Amino acid sequence: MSSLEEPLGLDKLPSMNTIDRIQRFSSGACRPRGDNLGMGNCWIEGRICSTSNSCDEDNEEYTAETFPWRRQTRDVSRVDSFSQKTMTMGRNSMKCGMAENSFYASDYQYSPKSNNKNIQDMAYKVTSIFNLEMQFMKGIPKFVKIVEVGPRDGLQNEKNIVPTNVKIELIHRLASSGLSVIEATSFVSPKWVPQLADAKDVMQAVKNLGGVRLPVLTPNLKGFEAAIAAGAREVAVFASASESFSKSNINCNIEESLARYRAVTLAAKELSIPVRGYVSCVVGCPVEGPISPSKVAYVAKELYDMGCFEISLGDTIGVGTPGTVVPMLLAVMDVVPVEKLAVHFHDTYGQSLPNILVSLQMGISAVDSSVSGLGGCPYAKGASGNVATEDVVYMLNGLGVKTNVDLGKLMSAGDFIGKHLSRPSGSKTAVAFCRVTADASKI
Ligand SMILES: CC(C)(COP(=O)([O-])OP(=O)([O-])OC[C@H]1O[C@@H](n2cnc3c(N)ncnc32)[C@H](O)[C@@H]1OP(=O)([O-])[O-])[C@@H](O)C(=O)NCCC(=O)NCCSC(=O)C[C@@](C)(O)CC(=O)[O-]
Repeated sequence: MSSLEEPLGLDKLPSMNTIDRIQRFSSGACRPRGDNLGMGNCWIEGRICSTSNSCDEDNEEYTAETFPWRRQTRDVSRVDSFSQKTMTMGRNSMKCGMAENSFYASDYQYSPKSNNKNIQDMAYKVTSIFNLEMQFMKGIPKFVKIVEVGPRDGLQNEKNIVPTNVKIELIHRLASSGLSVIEATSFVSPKWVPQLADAKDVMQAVKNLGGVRLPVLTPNLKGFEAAIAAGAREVAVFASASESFSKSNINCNIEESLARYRAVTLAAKELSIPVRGYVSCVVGCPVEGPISPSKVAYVAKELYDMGCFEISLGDTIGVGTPGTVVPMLLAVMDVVPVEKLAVHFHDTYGQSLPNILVSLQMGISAVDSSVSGLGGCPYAKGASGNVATEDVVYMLNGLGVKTNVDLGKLMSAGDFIGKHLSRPSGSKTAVAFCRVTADASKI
């Protein structure tokens, strides 16, 4: 057992509120069911379990023996253990509904020493907490597909040309972390995006990577044909909900772009190539300011109607908050089925995770993100990188949502590209894990 895994002294324990929050949002998925946790364990446990996505209900390899210190630190009162059981049930118990809750309530009632009034109050409180948790988790999917956009959206804005072999290695490392969709590059004009001028070489090198889909951006038929010739088997078209951004990004207005994309989707259909559709500036535009949800819904529906299998809604400049994202999503969900939607947030104001959370609560189960939070659009000045994939995976692990991504391997891919760019990670999770390791070495 490393020093990191040893039990904390009670004097070092964080406050109950802190524990409560950490329990509920950091490693709920990793906790073996039915185990009565002592305070302090969860904090340690979160660091151990959440590096892997194997902590799911179908893979209960974490037995009491795996965490022997639990037995030593468990010193909570019956009441605490009662409420903790309920608090830590997470998604697993959602399926059991109130039955599981009432099991605990009746379990408690049968204790001969209990006072009935207290029991009733306690049962009422627990039921209320349980109902709140039910409401909170309602709509959150069991599995989220992560679309890794680091090699494309992440790198396209880099001033210094990243060597082709580094891009290829990055894609390999991302794939080995379990990511099933990795946007590999763009077949756009090299005059517009010089960083991705090696699209053909990158695609040819990774096209046979097993078990992973590798979509590429194609702004027109020319790009589509080049992508197919290089071995792409999935493409993405990218329209905007803002006229000004459409003009600066792809040099045409929204209607012209939709006409181009109809030609691309038609050609793709003939070859049975799936096409993903992006709508950018879904909340705000660097030139026009706020964008109305109805404009976003219009472009999303056009892309959907022309045959895009999924529509990714991009907050290109990262100005959205749940307050603006929710009305936008409601407008789009009116015209495109929610299971066909994905969200794509840039983290300029640090709002990506709350935005993703509300999107999940609204039923969306596909999230775009970029390893290490790389990214930014060359035509959206001031916009920062995409939400970091590591942070998304960490949050989803905490919610008990499966992604099939191994956080440790993902962070090592982030480390790899960070070293090449001589830049610290933009992922708070990756930075925190590094710090924990550094602190641990001083213990
Ligand atoms: C769309 C164009 C090509 C129009 O660019 P244009 O200059 O209007 O096009 P053109 O048809 O007049 O052609 C000009 C030159 O480009 C060539 N060309 C034309 N098409 C291609 C092609 N596909 N591949 C390679 N070359 C191409 C064409 O052959 C010609 O070459 P020349 O004769 O001068 O030597 C250009 O504006 C462009 O490439 N734009 C892409 C810009 C870009 O990639 N932006 C970043 C995308 S990120 C984004 O949109 C947001 C997103 C998706 O990430 C979501 C979010 O964050 O919210």
